[in-house]
Amino acid sequence: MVKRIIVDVCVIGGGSGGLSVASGAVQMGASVVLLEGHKMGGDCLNYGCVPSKALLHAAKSGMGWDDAHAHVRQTIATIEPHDSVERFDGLGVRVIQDYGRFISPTEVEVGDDVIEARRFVIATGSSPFVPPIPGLDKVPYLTNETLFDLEEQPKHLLIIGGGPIGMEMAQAHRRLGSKVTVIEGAKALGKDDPELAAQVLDVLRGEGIAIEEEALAAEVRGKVGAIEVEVKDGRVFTGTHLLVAVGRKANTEKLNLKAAGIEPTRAGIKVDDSLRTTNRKVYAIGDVAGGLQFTHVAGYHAGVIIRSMLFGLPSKQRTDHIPWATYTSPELAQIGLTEAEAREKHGDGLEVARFDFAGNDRAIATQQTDGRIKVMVVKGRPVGVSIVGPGAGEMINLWALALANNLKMSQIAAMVAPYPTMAEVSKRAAGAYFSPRLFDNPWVKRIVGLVQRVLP
Ligand SMILES: Cc1cc2nc3c(=O)[nH]c(=O)nc-3n(C[C@H](O)[C@H](O)[C@H](O)COP(=O)(O)OP(=O)(O)OC[C@H]3O[C@@H](n4cnc5c(N)ncnc54)[C@H](O)[C@@H]3O)c2cc1C
Ligand SMILES: NC(=O)c1ccc[n+]([C@@H]2O[C@H](COP(=O)([O-])OP(=O)(O)OC[C@H]3O[C@@H](n4cnc5c(N)ncnc54)[C@H](O)[C@@H]3O)[C@@H](O)[C@H]2O)c1
Repeated sequence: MVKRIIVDVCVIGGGSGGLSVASGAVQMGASVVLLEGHKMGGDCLNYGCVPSKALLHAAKSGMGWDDAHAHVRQTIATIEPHDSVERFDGLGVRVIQDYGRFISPTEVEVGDDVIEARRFVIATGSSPFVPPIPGLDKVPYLTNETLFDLEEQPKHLLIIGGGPIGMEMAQAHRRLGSKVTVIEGAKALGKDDPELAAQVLDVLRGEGIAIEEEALAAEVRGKVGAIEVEVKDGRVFTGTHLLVAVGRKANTEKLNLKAAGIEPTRAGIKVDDSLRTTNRKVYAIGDVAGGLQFTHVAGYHAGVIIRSMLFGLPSKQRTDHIPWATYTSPELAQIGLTEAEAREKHGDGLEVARFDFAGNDRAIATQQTDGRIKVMVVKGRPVGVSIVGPGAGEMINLWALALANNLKMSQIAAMVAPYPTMAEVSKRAAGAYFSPRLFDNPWVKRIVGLVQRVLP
């Protein structure tokens, strides 16, 4: 018999975005049902951020293959309870472990139940995009969903795609002892500042990773243990295993969006600035919303919609203050505009303040001088920051605060940073912005001269 469940909020998908909405909404007094068809915690915990960062750490620490994979499993197991059905039950969320599909603009079917909710949230995430490369369907290949369960160590891992997944996994596997070839159709780490990305790529090449750029995979052949990838210009790369990491595909196929009047796009689901879909009672957040695809973005989206969903207040997303980092060694971090984007948008109004880690005393003392920060400044305010070097992903946090709150460079310069810390480079970049204004300015010299003459 069909059971009808009537709630304030129905969240579809128990990953980074869905769990944040569900826990926030229930703790603020809404009745919440959460549907998760596969693993609680979604991609980030099970196949994404968590295993990839654990594997990178294990590889950097010199662990062997088996220990590294044990560390990955242990890391997931330690974090898992936080995302578990038990925890959410305890918070008062009704968790249903099955896939949901719309049957009307206001109803979702899950198993034998029908859920009627005042608001629905689609947080169904994304899956690895597998491109229609001839031959790919006939060879065994890995994606982020199978890579971390690989029992045997690849002798030679071929990776199609030089984005963050490709480059992080290239370094992890190289450091674990595999040969690695990255086959990238355009430029590796192409969403980042090319000057800073080049430093990462140099280091990775120095560690023995072959990074083939302008190499669009056109055909795949072979069998287990002997796989060939031929690229558009005829070059052929051979390895024992193949990882496909060429971007993501939104998880919408199970949702029956049409029944709810929800319009899809090529990248996912069509949303407005308040993350509402074409059905005003339904929001879409995280990877499925088709914008930047990061866990912290899914979490940010959750906050944006809770405001409008629970309090009826206007609430819009921004994208100009979203940071990201790639956790290779060295790390690469970005927020706001890159230099090229800022130049295109602001022309001569742009000033770029730089500082090299080589000028930082802690970096010298700890032999970590290969790094630099670039701050794109317009009218005294940062509009973008790029950092490469050890800890870049941590250092971008300060600039995330600055860009979120439209702070001025003078406020960064006014900060007193403990000496000697690597993160002083941010303050020094602000200093580099002001020093020509102070030290090369004849007016400053004239005023100081005058004041010195009259001071008692
Ligand atoms: C290898 C890798 C490394 C990454 N590293 C990072 C990183 O370091 N930092 C970072 O910020 N981001 C990283 N990401 C991206 C990050 O994992 C995603 O942006 C994030 O998980 C998106 O969260 P989400 O809630 O939108 O989707 P997900 O976390 O994928 O959750 C969606 C959930 O919905 C469920 N679902 C789907 N359809 C239905 C349905 N019809 N009914 C019920 N349930 C359904 C799925 O089973 C899934 O559990 C990485 C991704 C990968 C692949
Ligand atoms: N550190 C992090 O925050 C982190 C880490 C991993 C993944 N992620 C998230 O996951 C998303 C997906 O990552 P990704 O690396 O799969 O995707 P991506 O879109 O960032 O990079 C894919 C790369 O594959 C290349 N490519 C596409 N088709 C190709 C072909 N036929 N032959 C050769 N190269 C081809 C593209 O030019 C591109 O450089 C990222 O955009 C990011 O949002 C984040």
